[in-house]
Formats: sequence, structure tokens, C-alpha cells
Amino acid sequence: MSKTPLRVAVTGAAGQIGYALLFRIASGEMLGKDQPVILQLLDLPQAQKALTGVMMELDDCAFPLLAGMIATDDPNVAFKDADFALLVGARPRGPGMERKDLLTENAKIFTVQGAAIGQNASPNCKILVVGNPCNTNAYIAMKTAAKAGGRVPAKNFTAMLRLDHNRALSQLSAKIGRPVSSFKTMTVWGNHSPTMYADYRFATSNGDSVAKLVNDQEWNAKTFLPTVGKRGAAIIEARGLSSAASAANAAIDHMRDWHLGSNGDWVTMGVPSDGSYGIPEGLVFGFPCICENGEYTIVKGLEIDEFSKPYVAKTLAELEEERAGVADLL
Ligand SMILES: NC(=O)C1=CN([C@@H]2O[C@H](COP(=O)(O)OP(=O)(O)OC[C@H]3O[C@@H](n4cnc5c(N)ncnc54)[C@H](O)[C@@H]3O)[C@@H](O)[C@H]2O)C=CC1
Ligand SMILES: O=C([O-])CC(=O)C(=O)O
Repeated sequence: MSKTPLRVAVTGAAGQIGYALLFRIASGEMLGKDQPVILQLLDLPQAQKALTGVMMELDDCAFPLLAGMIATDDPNVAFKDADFALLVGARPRGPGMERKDLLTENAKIFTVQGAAIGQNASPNCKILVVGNPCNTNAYIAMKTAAKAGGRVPAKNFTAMLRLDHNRALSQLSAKIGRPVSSFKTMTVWGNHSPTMYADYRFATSNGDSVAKLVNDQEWNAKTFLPTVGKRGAAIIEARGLSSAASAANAAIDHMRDWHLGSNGDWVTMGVPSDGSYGIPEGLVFGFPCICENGEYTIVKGLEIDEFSKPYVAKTLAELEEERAGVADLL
């Protein structure tokens, strides 16, 4: 007997990430090749025509797992009974901007959508915020959802650090000449911004210590961290548009592992802190997580050594500043 369809809300569905994301969700790459889905697509009124075109293409794929879809400009409709919500819709940055420059403009989107999730979504809804600055937008949505009815637990509001995690893996793979598939237990701490701290001290490749294989702290500080941290800007510079296919891919990875498990490996998720590692409770921070049975757990007890401390402190300070900047909205 086939499974009951799960409802997946996607915002900004007519945008460039949406176009790289929806077809993969509908083909079963996110929730499993035996899991039917209903897509609940939200975009602005002026994007509804383009969204109709995307839905026509989804129809034309004849995906066996696509059990239905709706398009709407009303967040209450989009999030109704949603089991998963991917909050992509927001303005992207252009050349010369930092992601936090988007905060004032994009923050309002997440107060409205957080409230709509709190009032309408399934109580088990898993939420991933992609729209930038994603950590603080996830924090806003989490707070406003709680105020609006609290159907969804705060821990289910997450932000996308997986693109940084994947970028770090690919840079390390090139550095040591081993395939990405050989790596385990990589992580990225903090904010999805150039301050994030990609940390390979605990990572292994076919069981060997990656730190020992690299054995080059100058490369770490001067090449690796800036390359991963500024990769988004480098893509904007090269493409004239911000990353879309790799962002959609990271969103799929994040949700798939959360839902289906990470098989004991660490994945980086931006999640509300439970106070681990001295990160203030509630702040949405990139942590190493293990996913099992549809739940994530923050990996505890790792040493933050003298090299790492200033990086963790810097990304934390930036997130605290962003949080202070939106305090009057909450
Ligand atoms: N966390 C991450 O790793 C990454 C985040 N991003 C962010 O994702 C966001 C989306 O990027 P793109 O798809 O490239 O942008 P885009 O401009 O191509 O698409 C955004 C879509 O969102 C829609 N939208 C705007 N306000 C909305 C609202 N209130 N409700 C529903 N839909 C709304 C727009 O009409 C548009 O269709 C940007 O904020 C970008 O910075 C992009 C790459 C990686
Ligand atoms: O850099 C941007 O603005 C888009 C993004 O978040 C990324 O590619 O990491």
C-alpha cells in the first residue's frame, strides 16, 4: 500500500532556487522514492503567472510521487497542515552586499510567515529557512510562531548551513585528493555568513584524520576559511546571480537527512541553541548534528580549542548583533 502523501510548503516557489528545488522534491529525492508529496507553493501575487508555468512543467514531468499541488499568495493557505516548510522566498543580495544587509527588508517576511506556520502547520512541521540572512530569519519565524499559537515546537525552526558544509567538503576533497564520499564528521559553526567557522579538526577521510592529512594551519586560516566563507559572493561575481542549484541541493540534503537520518554521520544544521558550547539559548547557530528517527541532536562535548575560540566568538557576536537588530519586530 502506498504511503499517505506528506505536505511540503515551499515559499519563493517561482524564484531561481524554487526552480532548482521543486522538481527534485517531486521526484522523491528529499523524502524518499516511496513517499508521495503534495506541494503547497507560495509566492507574491505578481509571481503567480510564472508560478503557473512552473506547475505546468511539474505536470509535464508526470512524477509518480506528485500527489497534488496548489499555488497561493496567502501564507495561511500555503502552510495549512504542512509537514515540511522550506522558506526560500526573500530578496537575494547583489554584488557588494553582505547577507545581513537584507535583514531589514526580509525580516518582515518571516514575522508574517512565522505566525502563519504557528497557526496552520502540522504540529510536527519541520521548517528550513533558506532566505537570507537565514539564521536570524529562522529566529524571527520561531519567535513569531510561538507568539501566534505555538503549534510547532521551537526546535523545529532551522536554518541552512548545509551549503557551507558541502562547500567545505569539496574544498577539502580538492586539497587532500580524496573523494567527498570518503569524508565523515565535518562541521561548520555559527552564522551563514563569512564569519562562519568551517571546522575539520574532527573530520575523517576513510578513517584518517583530515587535520593530519592537511597539516597546514596557514592554508586553513588564509585559504580554506575565506574561500568557504566568501563562496556565495564569488558565485554572485561569476554568475551575476546568487547560487541557486547548489542552494537547492543543500536544502534537499538538509531535509532528507533530518527526515530519513544521517546514518550516524554529522551534518551541519542551523538550529536554536540549547545552550551547548556557551551559545545563548534560542540563538539559531550552526552546530554538528546527528539525525535519527526524524529528530536531530546536537553533537556535544567537542573541544573548542585556542585556534577555534576567536572564530566561534566572532560568528556568535555577529548573530547577537543581528538578533538585537530585529528585537523591535518581535
Ligand atoms: N541559506 C543559503 O545557503 C542560501 C540562501 N539564499 C537566499 O535564498 C533567497 C532566495 O533566493 P533566489 O531563489 O535566488 O531568489 P529569487 O529572487 O530568484 O526568488 C525569490 C522568490 O521569492 C519570492 N518572494 C519574495 N517575497 C516573498 C514573500 N513574502 N512570500 C513568498 N514569496 C516571496 C519572489 O517573488 C521570488 O519568486 C535569497 O534570500 C537568497 O539570498 C541563496 C542561496 C543560498
Ligand atoms: O551569497 C549569497 O547571497 C547566497 C548565499 O547565501 C550563498 O550562496 O551562500
